[in-house]
Amino acid sequence: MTADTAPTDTDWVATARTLSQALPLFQRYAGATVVIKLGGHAMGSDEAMRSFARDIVLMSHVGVNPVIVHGGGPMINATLEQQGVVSEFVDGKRVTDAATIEVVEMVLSGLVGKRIVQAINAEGGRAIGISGKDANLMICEQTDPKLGFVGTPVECNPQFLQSLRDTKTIPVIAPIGAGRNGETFNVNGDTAAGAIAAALKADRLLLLTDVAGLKDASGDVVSEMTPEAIRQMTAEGVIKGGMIPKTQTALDAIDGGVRAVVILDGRAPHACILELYTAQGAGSLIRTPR
Ligand SMILES: Nc1ncnc2c1ncn2[C@@H]1O[C@H](COP(=O)(O)OP(=O)(O)O)[C@@H](O)[C@H]1O
Ligand SMILES: CC(=O)N[C@@H](CCC(=O)OP(=O)(O)O)C(=O)O
Repeated sequence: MTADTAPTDTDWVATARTLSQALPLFQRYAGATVVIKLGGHAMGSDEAMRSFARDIVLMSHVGVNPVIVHGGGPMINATLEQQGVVSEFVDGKRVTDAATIEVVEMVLSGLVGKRIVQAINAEGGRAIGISGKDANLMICEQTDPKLGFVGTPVECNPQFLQSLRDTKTIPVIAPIGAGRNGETFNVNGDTAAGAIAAALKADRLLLLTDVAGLKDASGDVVSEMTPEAIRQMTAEGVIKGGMIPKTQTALDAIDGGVRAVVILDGRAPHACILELYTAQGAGSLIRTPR
């Protein structure tokens, strides 16, 4: 480093301050299991994917156990549209007939999952793409006959994820479930992430979406809230649309033993790292008051 480029005292002070804030947070999450749901809308550009991949690799290097569950709704839509099919959604779930489930599995387990795996591996990580079918990770029952092959997870077997953890291999999980009679089920990505996080009793579930967090009636992002506040905001109609299944997932995950859930903007650079390793976090944290 030349004298011209040497940091000034002020830079050092700022760096030291940032590090001193981050160090206890690095310690807090050492050994923690963090389930990250990457939604289709949060994947966007190659740059956003690279930033996400770097965060995941950094987390795994500092002792976090990241488990990724992904969506890919927009990518499924694009492939179905190429075939002249337009999906119908009921309460945020895609009505999935026998032809559609084949496309859903192909797009999620193939295109989307492998894109994430490749992005993480390109940044120096070691990721592996699987779905809820692998090692019976997520067994499902039909949610409602009107929705066709849409599944609700009824049994999760995450034990084999431990052997991936032992070899520092990062699982990238497509939300496809196996039925007990050989069916393939399409599971909402948030629902799948919540079920897997609860089965792992994860320390954090990060739901990456396309808004900065949960907004109150004035449109301001609320940085921390309780399950009770969520129920009230839903009853008042402040939480609506696609945010309803997301917050329901958060409440179910907390009931199932996840310590806290964060809803945050996955398109923002380094959203996961900012959430875990800065004092202010990066989205809306939901947890039961202690
Ligand atoms: N109170 C709220 N706070 C934030 N976003 C909300 C709220 N109520 C509804 N939304 C909507 O929920 C959307 C996120 O849900 P969705 O589009 O299904 O996400 P994803 O595709 O990432 O799963 C936001 O883009 C926003 O339009
Ligand atoms: C049952 C159901 O609706 N499954 C979703 C699965 C993908 C998903 O959840 O993708 P995002 O997270 O990008 O929305 C679907 O078919 O679109």
